[in-house]
Amino acid sequence: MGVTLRAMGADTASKKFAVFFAVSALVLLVVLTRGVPIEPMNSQQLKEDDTEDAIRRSESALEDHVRNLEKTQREMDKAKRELSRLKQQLLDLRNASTNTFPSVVPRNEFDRKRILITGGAGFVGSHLTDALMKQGHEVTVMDNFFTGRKKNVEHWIRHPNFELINHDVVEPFMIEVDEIYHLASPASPPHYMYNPIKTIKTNTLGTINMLGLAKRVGARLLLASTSEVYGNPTVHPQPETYFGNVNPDGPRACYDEGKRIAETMCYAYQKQSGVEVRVARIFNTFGPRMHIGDGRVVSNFIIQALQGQPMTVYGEGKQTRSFQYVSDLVDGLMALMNSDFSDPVNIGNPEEYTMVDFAKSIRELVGDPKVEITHKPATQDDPQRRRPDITRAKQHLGWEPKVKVVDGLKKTIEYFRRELEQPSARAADGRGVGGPYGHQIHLPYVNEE
Ligand SMILES: O=c1ccn([C@@H]2O[C@H](COP(=O)(O)OP(=O)(O)O[C@H]3OC[C@@H](O)[C@H](O)[C@H]3O)[C@@H](O)[C@H]2O)c(=O)[nH]1
Repeated sequence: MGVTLRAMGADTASKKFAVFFAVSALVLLVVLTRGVPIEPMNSQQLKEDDTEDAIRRSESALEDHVRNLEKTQREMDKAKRELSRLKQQLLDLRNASTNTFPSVVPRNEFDRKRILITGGAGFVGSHLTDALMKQGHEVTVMDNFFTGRKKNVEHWIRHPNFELINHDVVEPFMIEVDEIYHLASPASPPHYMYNPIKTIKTNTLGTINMLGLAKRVGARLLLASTSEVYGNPTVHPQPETYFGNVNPDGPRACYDEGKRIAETMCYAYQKQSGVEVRVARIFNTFGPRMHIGDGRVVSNFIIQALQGQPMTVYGEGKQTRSFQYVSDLVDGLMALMNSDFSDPVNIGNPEEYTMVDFAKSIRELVGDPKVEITHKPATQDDPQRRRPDITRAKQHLGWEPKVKVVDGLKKTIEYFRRELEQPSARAADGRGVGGPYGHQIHLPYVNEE
């Protein structure tokens, strides 16, 4: 065999044949082991053309698909708009057919007043809104919903005499009205101390804005001032002639001094610009629609007792307060607005309690004698006693409170019982709820210093 190859090796053609044979064998081997088809160039080109065609067809199909999707999307948007229009129509029809509004005294337009209530969605403001609406007046509620809630006035929404405006009184506002009840301000100590600068702005800039408006449109303005202008009083009970004992640098000053300067502004506008003003010095008030995270003593004690938690008395609990039910306050505010008396007037109920006795009374009304009364640190500058002298209100307004504290407490306890049954209150139980300023307020808010 070797001899034969050597003999052939001399022959070049034979060598070429041998190389060709070896390469072919190798290619055949690769094809067999890998399964890769070997195609001629022209067939590959054909396949590429096919692929490009297929891609073009797919692209055009995709574009059609996108166009169809866009069309469907437009149709869906249209259907959604139609659905929400129909929903609104249904709601309007339901309201109109069931006539869910509380009944309102009919008045002709000469007899009907246009009234603005700042802070009208708050605890006191919403009760005042109810009373004025029921009397048949046109009421505009302005609120920034820091401590107020839409829920408090929602039963008037869409009533032709009612309007709700989301506006912060710190910003100027223009409206044609006959009367302004200027209530806007946080009133609970933990709320007004949480953002003291905002409290000061609300009571100063807010009051200037409202007095400016009153001057421009010739409206009468009633300022919701406070018993806190008397500070920690050295005179007891407090008549309106008492100048007060306020620490201008303490934690309560943003509110106390804010209201004091607001009163000063009212009388400056009256003297210099002839604005008709009324100033109500409101003493501690309670009732339904107080916020569950309000932090004042009435809501704290009631919520604690209802939940079987210790009732938190700040300090020794010998400090006193005199409490009025909200309906009495509303009557007093309207009587003052409609009077011709422009000096400050105390609006409060002289029924006075020490905080320890008050806790005991609430515990008894709630009916759970096992609830413990516990003591927390006293708060700085906490007024040690407070009781209104209401001689002026009796004489000039013919007003005095009608609701006994115990009767008011019973109604308020029932209100909080219902509030605590709401899922939002249950969810927040023990872990705090989002406060009116967006901060965490514990349920109830308790001084932990
Ligand atoms: O859980 C509590 C809450 C409060 N307190 C005490 O209860 C008393 C009343 O406190 P509140 O927070 O209810 O209200 P204050 O009287 O301090 O301020 C109020 O005054 C009149 C209004 O203008 C305002 O609503 C508010 O500023 C205080 O002595 C306070 O220390 C408790 O003992 N326990």
